[in-house]
Amino acid sequence: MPKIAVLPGDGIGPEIMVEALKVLKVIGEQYHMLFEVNEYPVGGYAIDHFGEPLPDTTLEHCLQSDAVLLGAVGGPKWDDLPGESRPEKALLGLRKELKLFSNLRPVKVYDPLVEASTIKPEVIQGVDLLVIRELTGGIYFGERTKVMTEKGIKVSDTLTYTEEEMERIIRLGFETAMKRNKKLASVDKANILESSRVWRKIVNTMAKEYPEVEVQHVLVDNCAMQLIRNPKQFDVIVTENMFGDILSDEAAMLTGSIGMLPSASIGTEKVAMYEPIHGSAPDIAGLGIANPLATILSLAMMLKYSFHMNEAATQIEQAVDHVLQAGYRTKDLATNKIESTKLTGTKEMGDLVVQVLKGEFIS
Ligand SMILES: NC(=O)C1=CN([C@@H]2O[C@H](COP(=O)(O)OP(=O)(O)OC[C@H]3O[C@@H](n4cnc5c(N)ncnc54)[C@H](O)[C@@H]3O)[C@@H](O)[C@H]2O)C=CC1
Ligand SMILES: CC(C)CC(=O)C(=O)O
Ligand SMILES: [Mg+2]
Repeated sequence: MPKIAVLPGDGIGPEIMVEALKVLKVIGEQYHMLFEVNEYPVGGYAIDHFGEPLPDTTLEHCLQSDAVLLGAVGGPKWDDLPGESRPEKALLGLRKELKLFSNLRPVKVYDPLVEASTIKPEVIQGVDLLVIRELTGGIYFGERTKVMTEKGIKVSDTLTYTEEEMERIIRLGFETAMKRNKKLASVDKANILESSRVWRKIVNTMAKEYPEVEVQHVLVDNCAMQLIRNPKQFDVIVTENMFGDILSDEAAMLTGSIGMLPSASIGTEKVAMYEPIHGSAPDIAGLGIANPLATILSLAMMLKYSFHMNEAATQIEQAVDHVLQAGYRTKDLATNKIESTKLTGTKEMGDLVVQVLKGEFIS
């Protein structure tokens, strides 16, 4: 029986997770698949109850599972803790221990959301790109120092990559480009950073193995601008950890909201992790208004990548499209530009997706 470890976490994490699990239950029934689903503590919740953000038992269970579904971690309650004990440390720990070196963040603009966007329809209609972010190296994992000098505090965060770490993510970029539209944008800051210069050299060397792939080097600041100016020029974007983190939050707004973007973190082992790209959204936690679609779509990615249930994954994506087509919007997607918008809460949005999947949807 496939084993799924569920880590709801903090803030809106538990709220959006409930909706994704409702969808998983329906899919399990429809495909006669029995999933073993167990919940484990992580993040701030785990600090409060067990004294650490990533308890050993949580990590052990994740390592023994086929897939992990994570909500989000963190929040103001834990903001004053030192770096090593913060909820976010659990995320980095999971990514490192589960060896999840790649993070796939698909940026797909759903047609029903185009009209309401503040961005011109011709810019965003049909956007379907994939950000491949390196996930276990770079500045988030480098050595940090903080010393007191005569002139005050002096701090450093180190960006380190080995050739091997860069090669494997760049290779994934090329392989993915081959399966899609044979276009790869490699994003770096090679005009300044040594790590980026080596990154770019690896891309150029590897490009010889993939003569069909059209390779474009883009400096990260320019890429941030181009994503808004003309996102359709991109198909697969491959980049290092922090650049990918920032660019994908930016790209999420092309889709209407950060609450729409799912992700899959895949590595060298059997277990993979799936999570929305957003955080715990403390500003709206407990209000029942969070958008659960990024988590529901992360579940769809799990079904596709971990369980090869491509049809079920497509069914979920189509159900999301159907609900949006019918005018339903959580607050982050709602706009007074469209009068027919039907404002829904987190639970209602999950219920609507379930109704479509069950063929019980009445708009
Ligand atoms: N994967 C994770 O667990 C992540 C955790 N974090 C943590 O989350 C906490 C909050 O971070 P922020 O910078 O505020 O980023 P955030 O992504 O949690 O929120 C940014 C803004 O987007 C909105 N938002 C996010 N998800 C939404 C959803 N599903 N539906 C509707 N609106 C949504 C929030 O209300 C907020 O206004 C911090 O402690 C941060 O470290 C941040 C990013 C990722
Ligand atoms: C702890 C951070 C690296 C989380 C984050 O912003 C992300 O992974 O998107
Ligand atoms: Mg982020």
